[in-house]
Amino acid sequence: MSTMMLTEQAQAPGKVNLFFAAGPPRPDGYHDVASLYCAVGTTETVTATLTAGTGITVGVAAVPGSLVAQQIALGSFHLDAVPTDDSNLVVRAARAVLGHLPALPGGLHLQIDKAVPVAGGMGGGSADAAAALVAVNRLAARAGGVPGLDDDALLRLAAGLGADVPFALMGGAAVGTGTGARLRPARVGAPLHLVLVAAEAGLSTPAVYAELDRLRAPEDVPAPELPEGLEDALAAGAPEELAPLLANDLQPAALSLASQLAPVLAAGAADGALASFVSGSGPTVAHLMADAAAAEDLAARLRDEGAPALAVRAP
Ligand SMILES: C[C@@](CO)(OP(=O)(O)O)[C@H](O)COP(=O)(O)OP(=O)(O)OC[C@H]1O[C@@H](n2ccc(N)nc2=O)[C@H](O)[C@@H]1O
Ligand SMILES: Nc1ncnc2c1ncn2[C@@H]1O[C@H](COP(=O)(O)OP(=O)(O)O)[C@@H](O)[C@H]1O
Repeated sequence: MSTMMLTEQAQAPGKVNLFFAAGPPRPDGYHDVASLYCAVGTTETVTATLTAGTGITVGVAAVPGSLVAQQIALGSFHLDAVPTDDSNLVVRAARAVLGHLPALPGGLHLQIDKAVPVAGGMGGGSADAAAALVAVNRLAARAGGVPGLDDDALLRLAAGLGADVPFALMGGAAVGTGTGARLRPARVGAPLHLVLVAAEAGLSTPAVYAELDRLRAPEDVPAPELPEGLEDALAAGAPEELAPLLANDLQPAALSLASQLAPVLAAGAADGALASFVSGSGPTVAHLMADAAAAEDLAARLRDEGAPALAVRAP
């Protein structure tokens, strides 16, 4: 009997944090946060395929035209930087799902189509983990002839993989509290138009949090909360009302570690950016634009100047 090719594919979005406040360091090394997550129109795809072998293998390719593909073309990034061993979040996600379902009748290959810059503050690894949870759940359910895990069970597994993984599973826009994994959906009146600018080198998330702690005395740090009017501005679909309320506690820390981001942030103003901010722990910079045409214009100008840049809708 020929073995039927069993394969399942899932997508999950990268994100920006339209607002991000972090409290003082907790005893467990994490920080309580108040985050307004927004998915962006640049998505990771994970394809899970049953193989004749044993164990889990990982492959990575760049999505044509994506920020990752632009970084590779400019020579500032190589796909070798993505681990393909057990430290890849897709492997951890697959093992988490498979622990709850009948054993696969073979090995598993996980192919990642990467669009989101690595170590960019856009939650690319988290998106891969979320997509792998979904794809492997469907594959193992089909192979085992069982229903598979429900959405709540996948969300619980997601929270065990990283603070940003539950949001990557959910998408859209959401307020994240606790470590960022406790989510409440946020209303979006109209999609935002962003220009994303990737950096030459990534920033490590724990290093940026550590720099934040170094820059602030713990007793001066207020409990993290969203500013008044922020969610209303997003729900109203009014980017000009949203712009003055955007803020990111991690931005000064990212700038302290990567001072070359200052001119990248400043570059949007000349082309009418309503606001420019570092996404999460950086170093990706996002410019909030009034409309799609303004976003396409700025992205084209930045690409002409040699920067990896992409106009996207969010969410
Ligand atoms: C900063 C943010 C903003 O959304 O995203 P990125 O910029 O990395 O995309 C997140 O807080 C990152 O989330 P994620 O990357 O999933 O974090 P995890 O893997 O859970 O944790 C990595 C490390 O980040 C630090 N960490 C993370 C979350 C949090 N609330 N407090 C922390 O201090 C800890 O040092 C932790 O060991
Ligand atoms: N699937 C994955 N894609 C990218 N990085 C991964 C993945 N799995 C594990 N990693 C590790 O996690 C680090 C940061 O992950 P990533 O999600 O790209 O950045 P960020 O946390 O800034 O959004 C990478 O430098 C890499 O070593």
